[in-house]
Amino acid sequence: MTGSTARPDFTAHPDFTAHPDLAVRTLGGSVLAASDESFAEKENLLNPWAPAFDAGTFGPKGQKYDGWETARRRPGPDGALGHDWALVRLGLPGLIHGVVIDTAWFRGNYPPHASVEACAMDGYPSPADLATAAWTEIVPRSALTGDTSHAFPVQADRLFTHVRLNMFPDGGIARLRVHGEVIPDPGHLTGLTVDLAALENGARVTGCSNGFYSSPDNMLFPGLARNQADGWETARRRDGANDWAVIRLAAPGTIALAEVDTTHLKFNAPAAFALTALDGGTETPLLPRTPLQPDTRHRFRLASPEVSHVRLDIYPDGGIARLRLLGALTPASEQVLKERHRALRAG
Ligand SMILES: NC(=O)NC(NC(N)=O)C(=O)[O-]
Repeated sequence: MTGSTARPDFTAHPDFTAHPDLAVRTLGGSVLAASDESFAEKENLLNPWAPAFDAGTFGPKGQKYDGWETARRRPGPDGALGHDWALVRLGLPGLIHGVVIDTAWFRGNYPPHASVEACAMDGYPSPADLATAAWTEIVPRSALTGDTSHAFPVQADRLFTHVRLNMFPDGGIARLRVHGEVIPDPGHLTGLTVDLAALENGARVTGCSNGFYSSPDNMLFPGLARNQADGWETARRRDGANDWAVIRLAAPGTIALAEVDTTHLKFNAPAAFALTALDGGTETPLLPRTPLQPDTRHRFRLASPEVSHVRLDIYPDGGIARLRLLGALTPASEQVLKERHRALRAG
């Protein structure tokens, strides 16, 4: 690596939105059910893109919105209005550090109040199963305004798998973001060859030289990148140095195979890359500077020592769609993950 050696730890950032959105569709989040979705579909709540709006686009049900929008409630026989709710399965279970409720573009039809509850249930519960769960209020009933992104920090030292968004009494919400730390189920990792760099296994990018076009965490997302924006892309470097990102692995382990994927990066793939293990002040080369082809999934066998952090250097700049580091957790890591999961699951 050349150039700046500063490595700010993104994961220690006080702004909770620096943590991944555990509910986003591209990490597997799903809106399982909602009280109503007459005007606009509940699934829009978890769209990964910024809410869009095209004024004067009317479908058979009214103005089109890129969000979840319910019908206008009318008092029932008892005079009560009731409220609307949407039930969300997080794509990845985790510790929730904050929630964003974004009423983008909903100006005359936003809900005046909303709240969020969360619960943890093992296995694959149905909406009926979840009705019997022990729900904890993580965002109390709070006032909302129209066309605004509302950030609510959350303090809860417990793992959650599902959230329920309530709006009072009705209206439209463009997006729900649930930011936090992934707490993987150790039963899905121990004794197996796993991707130690996968976000879904608890890995994170803790620092990078440049994230101008897209976040380096994107390299750790599941599946193949859908397009160039779905990976990590830096700005064009003009200083002769090179770009880099540091990945904190799911837990310390040994790496047996690295996949460096430049899919969709056709005119902006790096010319080469290198992988280095970082352990405190010690740097151990894992793969030397190696040429890369554009738009290609490259795989390299390697034999690594026990590793907790890996630096990916790219020369000189460009984009990486995905980085996979397949290997095994150490016995000590397996124990740490099991104990952390047990403690956070118990609440
Ligand atoms: N012009 C509107 O947006 N009206 C309504 N909503 C939609 N989607 O048409 C409403 O009543 O909230």
